[in-house]
Amino acid sequence: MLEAKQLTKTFDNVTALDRLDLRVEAGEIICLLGANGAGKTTTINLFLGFLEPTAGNAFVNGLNVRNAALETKKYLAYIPEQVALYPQLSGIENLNYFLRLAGIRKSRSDLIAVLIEAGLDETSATRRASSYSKGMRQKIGIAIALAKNAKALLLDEPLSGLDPSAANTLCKSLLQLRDDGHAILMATHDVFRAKEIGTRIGIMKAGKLVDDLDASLLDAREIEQIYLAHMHDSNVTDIRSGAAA
Ligand SMILES: Nc1ncnc2c1ncn2[C@@H]1O[C@H](COP(=O)(O)OP(=O)(O)OP(=O)(O)O)[C@@H](O)[C@H]1O
Repeated sequence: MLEAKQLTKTFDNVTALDRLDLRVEAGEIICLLGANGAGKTTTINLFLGFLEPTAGNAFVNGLNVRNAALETKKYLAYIPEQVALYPQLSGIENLNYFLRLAGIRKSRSDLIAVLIEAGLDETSATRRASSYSKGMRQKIGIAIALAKNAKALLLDEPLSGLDPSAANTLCKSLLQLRDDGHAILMATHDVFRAKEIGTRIGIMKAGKLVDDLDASLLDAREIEQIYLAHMHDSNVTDIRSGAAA
């Protein structure tokens, strides 16, 4: 569903992303871990068509984002760290507005049904978005993804600043979306949540994907150790063989 082939982006003298090869299939959650500046946001922005690759290509549903940026957006839902909403509009009105921009019309009762499915209660859905917490904003983002029936979701550090309960709710929504066959790519700094929901965990460093881990074969502590070993250029093989023993 999402594929990067030798995807590269340079800004002046900085190689933000260096020949990334990555696939995210339907029914998978790939979590990207990496230090600040590792290239996670750049990867997401290239899939969204917000940036033009310097070399290589990003594909969404088999379409090259370079040539079909508008069409590929139909298949994507994007949840940034802070979901931007119109503060004077209610949750229902915001959802309606963003869906209309995507050419989708729904009745009020259908909009409410989607918001409830995304975890927002009906009373909150009628309130102005200016009163919404970060977690509530993200539920509008999930509702947009559900209503668009987006095949792929791109999430950029959606967990940062969420309380444990809101983070748990978001992770449950993502697991449900995964089980319904969506492809999910999420940039995060949260090793433990990445282990909890990730099918695979990609470790990025200085624009390179330096590891690609099967989350089912490792516990969170082992993933953290492998991550730290990459960050400190120490030996990862010892940790892997210890995990396998
Ligand atoms: N528009 C830009 N102009 C110049 N350099 C940029 C631009 N966007 C990103 N970069 C650089 O590209 C590199 C990768 O940045 P990116 O935002 O992708 O990292 P990240 O892994 O998402 O980091 P963080 O965890 O802090 O969000 C960094 O060195 C950053 O300074």
